[in-house]
Amino acid sequence: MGSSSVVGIGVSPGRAVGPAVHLPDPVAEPPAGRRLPPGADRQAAAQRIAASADAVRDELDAAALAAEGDSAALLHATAAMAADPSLVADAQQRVLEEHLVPERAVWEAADAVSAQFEALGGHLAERVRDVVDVRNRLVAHLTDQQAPGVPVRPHPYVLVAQDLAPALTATLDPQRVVAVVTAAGGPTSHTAILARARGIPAVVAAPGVLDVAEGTVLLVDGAAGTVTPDPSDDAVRRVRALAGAVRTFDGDGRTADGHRVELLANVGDPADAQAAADSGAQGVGLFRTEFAFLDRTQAPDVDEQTAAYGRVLSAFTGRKVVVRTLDAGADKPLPFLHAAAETNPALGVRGLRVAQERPDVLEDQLTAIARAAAAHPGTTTWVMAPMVATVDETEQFVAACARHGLTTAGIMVEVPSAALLAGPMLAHARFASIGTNDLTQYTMAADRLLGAVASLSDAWQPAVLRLVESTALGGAAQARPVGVCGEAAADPALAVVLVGLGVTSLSMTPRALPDVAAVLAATDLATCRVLARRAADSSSAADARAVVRAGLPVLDALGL
Ligand SMILES: C=C(OP(=O)(O)O)C(=O)O
Ligand SMILES: [Mg+2]
Repeated sequence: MGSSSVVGIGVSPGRAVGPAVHLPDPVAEPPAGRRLPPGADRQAAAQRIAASADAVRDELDAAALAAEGDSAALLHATAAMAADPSLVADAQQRVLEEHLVPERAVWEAADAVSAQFEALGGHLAERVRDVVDVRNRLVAHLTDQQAPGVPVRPHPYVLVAQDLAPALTATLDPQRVVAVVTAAGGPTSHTAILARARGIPAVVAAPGVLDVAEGTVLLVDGAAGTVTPDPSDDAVRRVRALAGAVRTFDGDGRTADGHRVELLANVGDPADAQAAADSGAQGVGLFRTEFAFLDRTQAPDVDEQTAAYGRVLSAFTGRKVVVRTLDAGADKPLPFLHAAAETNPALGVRGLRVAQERPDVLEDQLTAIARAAAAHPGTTTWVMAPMVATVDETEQFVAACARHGLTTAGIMVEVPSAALLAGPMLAHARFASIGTNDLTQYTMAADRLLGAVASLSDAWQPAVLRLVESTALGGAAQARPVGVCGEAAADPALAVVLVGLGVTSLSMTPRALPDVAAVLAATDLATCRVLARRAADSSSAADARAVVRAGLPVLDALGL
């Protein structure tokens, strides 16, 4: 038997088994001016550069053959760069003439190529990243280090890392990386959201995993947050058996006794709307409109916004789309909206608050949403505002929507004040949607992006559950629907709790729909309520999770 289990926070459900492969450390720059010892064979040293370039090219070409689509094309392009004779010749010259050690010569030659590409600008400037990648791979090869980046292996494996940049997570191939375990990271970090969107089971905030030896077989449970080294044959067989079963969602969310729960999709990029519609989602519970505004120096004009929103509405003809107005600020800064730097951006001018300073931005957006809605009368268009904190803000937003003919206007409940005042707010707003990512951040006073406070940033925290309950009670008192569109809705066990607390719809990454639907379909409403009570009455997030999981044997049966 190997070492004992490692416990972290499960952020992307599912179970997988594979050998541990550690993400290599980044390649360090070889010291400037490091030269070959006097009398060393410079020709042989220069020859090693050519041999390393061939090896790196072959390794990348082999990886490209095993990959698909965009990843394959990217790897082939990097392989071509590694074989570039001018880079090799320049580095060799630096060995022969300046007596540099091969790794330093490669570093300097690659920097010279990067500088040229940058100066030429445009398309070539974009290739600087490839040059840096090739440089690092060559230096790693020449100094007998592991190649940087996501390791290439002939078999699927569990990726273990201190932390993972979102850009790297976005490139992970679920066929090759069967699970991810990181020592740092928070449950609502973008890495966690991307892992969930890619369907890769993931556990974060598990520092003990760094001590696991390379190659140790790990069973990762991305819902329970556990990592078991050297699992029993029986446990491995069960995981493998479940991996073959593909679940789908039939578009009708309900509990075992027929209580309806709308199961909706979260959409960001309008280009993803059709896939979300094809997943069976009963509508879009959260359309994050920020996408149209990111990386811009100016807000897009009304026509451009109308077209972007229309694309999502047209994919959901016959269904509902909840469009969220711009949520700029804090973790989603937009330079043209935020002139002054803030000491605490998460507590600053973000979400609906921006409308106080820039009413024109909200006006344009409501104009575009109203036009898109009018052009797609077959879709039911609802609008909601992020970061609403007071009854006055609610009234003002609802009135602004009404002026544009948008009659179904709602609020996001992301600030504890809104959860506590949901009743009075829902006397004005037609619906509420709980953003558990921010509600958790503000309830627990824990930055959602900070790994160090990850155990606080957990929607299973009983305080968060009690605020969900308060919101649902406020909704019931006004006969208004209350949904959840934060990441909590995608956790099948937590989904049961949310329904038991009185939530009427759940919106999530489309990939999570089949699992959430299957667990709800196996659980009656009375059980949801009993488990919800136990969770909300627990004294810690870990206890809440454990007591609910213990009451849901279906999770085990489905491998969740
Ligand atoms: C859904 C939410 O909004 P976002 O993640 O975009 O802040 C949330 O806060 O839970
Ligand atoms: Mg939010």
